[in-house]
Amino acid sequence: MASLSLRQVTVRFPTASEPALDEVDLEVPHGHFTVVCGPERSGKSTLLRVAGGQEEASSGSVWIGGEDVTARSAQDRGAVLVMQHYALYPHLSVQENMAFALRVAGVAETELQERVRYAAEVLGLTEALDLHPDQITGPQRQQVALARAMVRRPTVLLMDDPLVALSPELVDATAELIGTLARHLDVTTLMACTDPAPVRAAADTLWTLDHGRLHPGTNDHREDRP
Ligand SMILES: Nc1ncnc2c1ncn2[C@@H]1O[C@H](COP(=O)(O)OP(=O)(O)OP(=O)(O)O)[C@@H](O)[C@H]1O
Repeated sequence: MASLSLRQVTVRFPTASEPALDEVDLEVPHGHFTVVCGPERSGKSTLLRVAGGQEEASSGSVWIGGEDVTARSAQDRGAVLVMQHYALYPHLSVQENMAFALRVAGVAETELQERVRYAAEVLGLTEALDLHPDQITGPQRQQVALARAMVRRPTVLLMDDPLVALSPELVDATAELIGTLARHLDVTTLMACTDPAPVRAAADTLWTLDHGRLHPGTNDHREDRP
């Protein structure tokens, strides 16, 4: 069981007058889809980066699966961060982009192909597998970035506004898909976004972040879940 907890996390950047995160307490239960929404510069990326180990907290702690991972490197946390400005390898096909991290990790070829095929199927990328990033649309590239994280089967998936580049008709469907994946693949998922509207129905729990302070949102379906 890999819940994610942030306890009293504060991040101060030396050049800033106020903390980017201010005593944040956040609990994402195992397999739940939690969304943190907030305006620009409210601290969303910093929150995800601290959870993933890309940024160090000034104080407080990060827990994954009941273990204190504050001192662990990003690689040793079992969390995968999908950044807002992700980059695909332009010289590799969609399929190879998705498989890249698995090859590096030495995952067996049949297992690798199976994971890529499954992720492509659920994300509607099957037809694009042999194409290169410059041959697919912006929204498709965003889906590939999500698929690339999914195939790694992280215990915790952190996503920085993956809906921002999508067309309006894809936004709701993708938010719903992320929620479904979290529950079906048992991936504890924390996502940041600026607009709460498209995620309200899909998220288990919604929080708002304002000047580095976390406030409860209006979604809490946890009682409905087994
Ligand atoms: N490396 C850094 N050094 C100094 N200040 C930083 C650094 N990273 C973030 N900040 C500051 O911390 C605050 C929160 O930034 P953060 O990027 O976490 O917000 P955000 O909500 O993700 O914004 P956006 O929606 O624009 O990406 C901002 O005031 C930002 O300028």
